[in-house]
Amino acid sequence: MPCSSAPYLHSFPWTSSMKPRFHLFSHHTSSSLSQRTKPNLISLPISASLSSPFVEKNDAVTTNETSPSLRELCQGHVPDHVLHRVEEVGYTMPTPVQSKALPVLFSGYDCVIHAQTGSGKTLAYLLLIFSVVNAQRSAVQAIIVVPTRELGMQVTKVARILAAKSPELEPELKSCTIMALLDGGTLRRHKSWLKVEPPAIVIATLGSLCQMLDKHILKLDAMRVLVIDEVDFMFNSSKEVSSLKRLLTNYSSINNRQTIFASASIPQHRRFVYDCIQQKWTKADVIHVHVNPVEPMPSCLYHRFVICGKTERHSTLLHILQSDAPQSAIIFVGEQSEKSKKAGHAPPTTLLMESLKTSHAGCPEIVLLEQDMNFNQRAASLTDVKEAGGYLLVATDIAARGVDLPETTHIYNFDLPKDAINYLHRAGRTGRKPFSDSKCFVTSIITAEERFVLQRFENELLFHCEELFF
Ligand SMILES: Nc1ncnc2c1ncn2[C@@H]1O[C@H](COP(=O)(O)OP(=O)(O)OP(=O)(O)O)[C@@H](O)[C@H]1O
Repeated sequence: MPCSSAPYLHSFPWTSSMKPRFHLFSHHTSSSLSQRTKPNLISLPISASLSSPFVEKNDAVTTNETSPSLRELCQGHVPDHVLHRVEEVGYTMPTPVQSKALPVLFSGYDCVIHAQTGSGKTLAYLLLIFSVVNAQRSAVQAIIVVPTRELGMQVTKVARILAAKSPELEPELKSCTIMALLDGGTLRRHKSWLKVEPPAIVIATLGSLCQMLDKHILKLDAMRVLVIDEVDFMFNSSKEVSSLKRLLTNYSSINNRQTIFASASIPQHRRFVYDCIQQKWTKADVIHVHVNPVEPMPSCLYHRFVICGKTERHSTLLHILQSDAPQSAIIFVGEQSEKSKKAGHAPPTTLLMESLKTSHAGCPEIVLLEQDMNFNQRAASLTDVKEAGGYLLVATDIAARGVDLPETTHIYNFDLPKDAINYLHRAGRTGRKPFSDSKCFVTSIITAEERFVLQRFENELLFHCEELFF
């Protein structure tokens, strides 16, 4: 990997009233933030153009013996028992995005964390949160907003693992309380918990969060960090966007909180950062931490496609599965159209499951995950997958964002995703071991007419797809 010459790429357009800052670490309005240590960084390049995404300087960081360890990066910020847990879990060296984002985050800046899928953005914002919250205080001090229940459960699990304290360590101090406030759960228990003894950290989907805020059950007076994960997805969702804007501007003020946005894909990111400032979603000195801008997908991914006739998709997939014999794979299938539902047709996922179960004897566990399943079934599917020695997960795009199944080595697009961003997120469900360079495969099954669509994705995301012949 090339070594970084500039530690961050910070770029956003400005109007005449918004002068560019060449010294990024200049000042803060919040006194609590100004007390923090400022990193030893100087001026950074700022560009004013609103050009297309993914066409920037590649500023990946090489991790070598001289790079600071995670402990060194976090010392003095993150409580020692959390750092101990971080190491126990096996996180000793920071990933490139953690190396870049953590100094910015610990300095109190609002931040847009923009880095490849599977690059470790979750740990970056969780470490910031652990550096800020006071576990002894009964008040909600950090909120992480996620788009799906599945992602919420995953982030909650990581946060709880890191927060767990061994009883010998300061037994008189309680460990940090973490609540998962997710759509699909029964909120009665959460209401009394929030009223009696509010947790320090809440991981929430927007629907459930706004319900609690509207009823004044959850209060944000003590909130110091607000994270919006998969931010581009949230702003693009007609269901979520108005609640999200209310959360960012009406329910709390930028001056009282540190705001973090995270995603592997922020199309028109300069426009987005500009909007953050204009709309007061973040403070004006927000920093855009952009890792690997010229390579938006992990380099260990190997992209392939197979051309077949419309009616040959099932048999083609079976052929590829027999040839690849993947230990753990995800097969992405398009959502069933309303027209097909009305006509009473079976969903494409069901048809594929049946075909795999009858014809593909190679894989021990074939599991389904789709939007139309109830929340318990969805949770059970993910548990099955995590516990299985190997799996074939048949999923719709509900599994495309954030879901972390690091054992996945193969992705199959049984149907092409609707756009390049979706291709990126589906592909990013593999290649999720930051320090491994073993190859992972993304294979799209397409008709001859769809070749130009895939070519468009290749041009937009700057990757090369090789044809497979059977
Ligand atoms: N410092 C580290 N060392 C080793 N593994 C790490 C480190 N940080 C994170 N990981 C692992 O990397 C994987 C991906 O992390 P994470 O889920 O945070 O990715 P992400 O950047 O949020 O990806 P996406 O954009 O797809 O949501 C996880 O399995 C996590 O355990």
